[in-house]
Amino acid sequence: MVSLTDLFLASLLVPTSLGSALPPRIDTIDQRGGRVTLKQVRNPRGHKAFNPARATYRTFLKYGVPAPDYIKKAVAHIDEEQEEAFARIKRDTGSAAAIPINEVDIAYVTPVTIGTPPQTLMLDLDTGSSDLWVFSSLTPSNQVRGQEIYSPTKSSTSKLLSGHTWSIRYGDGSGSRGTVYTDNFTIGGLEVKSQAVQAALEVSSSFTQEQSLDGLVGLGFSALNTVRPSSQLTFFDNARPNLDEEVFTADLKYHATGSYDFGFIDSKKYAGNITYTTVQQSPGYWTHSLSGYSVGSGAFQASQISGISDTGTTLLYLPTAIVTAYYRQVQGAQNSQYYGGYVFPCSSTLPTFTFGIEGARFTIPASYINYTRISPTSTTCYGGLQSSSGLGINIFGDVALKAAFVVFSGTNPPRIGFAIK
Ligand SMILES: CSc1ccc(CNCCO)cc1
Repeated sequence: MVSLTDLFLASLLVPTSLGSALPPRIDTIDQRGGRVTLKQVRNPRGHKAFNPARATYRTFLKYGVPAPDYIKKAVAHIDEEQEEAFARIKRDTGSAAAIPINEVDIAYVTPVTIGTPPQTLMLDLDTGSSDLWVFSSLTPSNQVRGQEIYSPTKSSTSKLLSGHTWSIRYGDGSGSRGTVYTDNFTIGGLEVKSQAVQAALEVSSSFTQEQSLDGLVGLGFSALNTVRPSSQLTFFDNARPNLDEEVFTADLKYHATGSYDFGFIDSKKYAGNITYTTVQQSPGYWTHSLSGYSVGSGAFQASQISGISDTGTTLLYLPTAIVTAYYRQVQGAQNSQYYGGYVFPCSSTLPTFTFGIEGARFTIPASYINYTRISPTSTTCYGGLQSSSGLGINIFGDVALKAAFVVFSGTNPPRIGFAIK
């Protein structure tokens, strides 16, 4: 005798056009009143949830045999386990704009939200450091000039990380220091709850002068974080366990808005293949080697050049020998003590600069290296390629990175990938 329940269940089990429609999941089967509770299971990324016990159940019904109780319970058991499994499948991703803050791409900022209700700030995503710090309600007003600030007291989800402080000094001499909160933090729809947000109590003048930059999101390795007594994790390290893929990508553009993606690699943003090379994550930068370089149409000079890919540094800094070889091709170029680097007549024709990643080649257009006039009325221009001799490290900054689509891969071991775009 087929009970009402069975008939009702059968009507639910008849295979629908499965296409995108997810099979209904029977949440509970109540023998008493034949009552069933239905719940649509949202399987991440459209996984088909095949439940073998449900197939067996269907067979009983098909031949008019009342399904034994254990089969009905098995349907629910398997649904339950599938839902738990799908819940564990990573499925977070995020995507946000990288907007140049001035007409020469001195830095790029990305909208982020902090707290409840969300406070929107424009932060510089910086793979060359690992502190997430913001202008805040605690920053002295004479050091704030137009920046948006984070006010932890206006957020119902902010928590003071009591007794913790931070202080950072960057390669260009700028710096900031302050105290630490945790709060909800999102970039491009990707949320990290209780992200360490370092609120500035003091910022250096160069930050005060950058009115469009409200702080930084360090995307270097967490080992570089300056919070003490216990260092904090970066946004990427916090988000990684939930990301579809443990990657973030940078698509910086010349005099235009690009993007940062988290958790996926957008094949529409590059052409050909991504060439990966290994990353040394100690002491905490995205440290890797170039396989060599060429100037203009000159022959490629194979040589391992170790340095850091740093989205938070504007220019490209390479060994003096390479830089002098480049500017030797530029009419009127000189290494000026007065201007603090290689300058040339703005009317000079510049060659391209090509760098290698393993066997791949990436060419930086001359326009990227004709970086900026010394002053609006000057006929002297400052180069986007400069010597790294004073820095003690080669820095593949935005002038190089914006010539490629770059994948920062948090796999073990970490690696970095470059593709033409
Ligand atoms: C004053 S604008 C500014 C932006 C970013 C930084 C940090 N980047 C250097 C190492 O990644 C410093 C200053």
